[in-house]
Amino acid sequence: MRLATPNFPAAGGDIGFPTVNRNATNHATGNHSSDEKLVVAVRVRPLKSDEGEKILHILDDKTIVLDDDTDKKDILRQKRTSDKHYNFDFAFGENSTQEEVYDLTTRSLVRDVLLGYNATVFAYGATGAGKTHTMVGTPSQPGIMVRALNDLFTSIADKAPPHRVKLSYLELYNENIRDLFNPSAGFLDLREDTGPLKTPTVAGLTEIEASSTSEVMGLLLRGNKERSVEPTAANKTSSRSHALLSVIVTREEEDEKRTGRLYMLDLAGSERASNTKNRGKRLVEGAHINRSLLALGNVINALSGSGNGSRYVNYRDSKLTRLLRNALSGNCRTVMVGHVSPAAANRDETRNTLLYASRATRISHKVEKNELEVNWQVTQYRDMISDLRSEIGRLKSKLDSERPTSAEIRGRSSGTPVKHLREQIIATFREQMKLRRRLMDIDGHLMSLGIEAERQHQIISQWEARRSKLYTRSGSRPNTSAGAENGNEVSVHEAWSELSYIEREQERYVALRSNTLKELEMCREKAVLLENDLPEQLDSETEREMLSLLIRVHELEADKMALQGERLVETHELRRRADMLQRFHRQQRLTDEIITRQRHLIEEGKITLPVDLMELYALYQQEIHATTFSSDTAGIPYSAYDTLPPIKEVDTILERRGYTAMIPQTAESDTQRSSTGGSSSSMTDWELPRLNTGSYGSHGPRSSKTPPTPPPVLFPPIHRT
Ligand SMILES: Nc1ncnc2c1ncn2[C@@H]1O[C@H](COP(=O)(O)OP(=O)(O)OP(=O)(O)O)[C@@H](O)[C@H]1O
Repeated sequence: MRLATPNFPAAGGDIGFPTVNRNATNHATGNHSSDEKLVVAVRVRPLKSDEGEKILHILDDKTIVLDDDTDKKDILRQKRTSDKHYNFDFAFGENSTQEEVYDLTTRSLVRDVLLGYNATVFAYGATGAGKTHTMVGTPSQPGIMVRALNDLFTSIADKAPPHRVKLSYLELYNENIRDLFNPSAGFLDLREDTGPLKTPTVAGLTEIEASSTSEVMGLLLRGNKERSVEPTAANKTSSRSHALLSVIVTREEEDEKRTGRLYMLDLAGSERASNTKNRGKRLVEGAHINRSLLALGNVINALSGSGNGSRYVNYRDSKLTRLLRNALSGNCRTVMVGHVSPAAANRDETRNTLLYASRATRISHKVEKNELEVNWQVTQYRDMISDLRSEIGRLKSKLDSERPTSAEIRGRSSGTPVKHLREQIIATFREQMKLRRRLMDIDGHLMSLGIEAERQHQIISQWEARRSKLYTRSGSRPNTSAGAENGNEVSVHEAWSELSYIEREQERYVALRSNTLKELEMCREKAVLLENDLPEQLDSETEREMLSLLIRVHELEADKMALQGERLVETHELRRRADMLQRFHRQQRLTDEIITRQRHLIEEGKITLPVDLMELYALYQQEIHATTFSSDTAGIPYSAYDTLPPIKEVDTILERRGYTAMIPQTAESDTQRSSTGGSSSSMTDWELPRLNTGSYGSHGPRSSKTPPTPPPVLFPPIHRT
């Protein structure tokens, strides 16, 4: 599929670069490489003077250690438990600044939003753990919300064409949505569109256009004053609601509109009744807060693949998860900042937050998004097929109904336009078929767009992974080849532009789909009305034949849809397998590189290897032989393995252990041993032979006449740089 590339301005510049490696392994699903994962940071707030003992330590910029809570005097128990280490994308200590937190978590999201991407950052944690401080902050220490908007306005200032920034601010209090810019509007409804992503919308929510940080500060202060804040035993100004600030950035040119959304969410604190000594109203609030946070936790659990292996993700349990659906399930870059208190008194809440946050590190967007789309499309086909089948049933029952008597036929008004009615019915059925076909085309197109979007995501994620290796936490830039970097940046800008175009196309097709569905519904209603007139009109064989034909057409349509649905599932499965293969190839390349480098170290350090490791190396060699055989048969040359040095000692060990049959011995291999100098009588059985770091190319490419004989080699060649 060829997609036009709109000409977007270069990203980066004043917005900086992402520093998170999104290419982490998703242990839960077994997916590796470029899955776009939720970025998880955890911030520890400063210990207050009256809080006593501290139970948290920052080990490094990614690890938090929770002190063991066992009785230090109980030696037996001490042995059984140990301090817990929790790993995140970023760990911020008590002395971390607002700027540091913003820079590493949200700064790059602002750039994404300007390129037409959606992004979400949300603060999670127990009451009084510092969420509002991070998200909103104070006038002297502004938080993420203000900094993000400031960056946004700075970046778009004087840019042509001009950008429009619209804000909305809502709170979710006791499962009710209130407009923080217009609280008098009362409770607002949450709706979901009919598209595959079920995008949530809040009916009647005020959107205010803003153009400067000071204007936004005023709006935010006004909005925050409207938030439901109450003193609790754990926090004097505890936010009792979840607050969501949505920023919509639009750039419009003649024939092109680009929209990016940034969602910033300050969640209400989770709390234990015993800690906050809540009664009455506070208890009800607490129950609602905990319910929605529990729902969020369940969603996080399900998305991370923990629990009993089920992949069903239930967003419907609370408005919070419904609102965050897209942020968590894909189509959005998401950052979660967990907050914890270092005080011993908050140990349980802290442990819970750390557990949730570390589970969240396993969430992968891409997988969920794919499954969502395919499942949704298959459900759509199923619905259409069941519609068709019920229509077939109805038509058949009419066909089976009694023919009218001659007297009835004679008694009909002579003006009944039988012919006209028949034509109308046929026209309506034709229209329905046309609309159903259009729907299938749209679905096919949406699927292709999805595949293309994934490809672009991969390009971007791989670039980001490379980038994160190049940038240190402080953002200092190492010396790299400027040319190569620029080249990469050009392709990543193209990928962003392409992605932005794809997303607009997706929006357009989803709207088209929804209109087509409406048209189809109207057409079906019209057909039913016409059919209702049929029984008394069916007095001739011709009309009965017409009805039989219509039934047949419906049956064929239903069969076609069923086939289409099956094809969709198969295509998806093939794509999934192709993805997996690609991942395995990448892993294999990495493994080979690791082994090669380790071998350098072993040989340079003259390290003697244990038997079991030698055996593993030998098994690895067998795998390479197998690959060489099968690749030869498949016509794919594995020339790299043709030039490997021999390992005589490994053969000896294998023989002794009864693996002799596994290594083919050939005259060619013997020649190779002597020519590469791999055999060394001075070595013990457990030593690896010295590597010949010179040229191994003495074999040359295999003659096409020579049968594929694998050389008895162990490792890929080592090219020293
Ligand atoms: N990183 C920090 N540096 C300085 N003070 C902080 C920090 N984090 C939190 N605090 C202070 O701790 C107190 C509680 O923080 P905050 O109100 O942000 O917690 P919260 O998690 O939003 O609580 P709740 O869920 O009850 O609203 C506030 O007085 C805040 O100023």
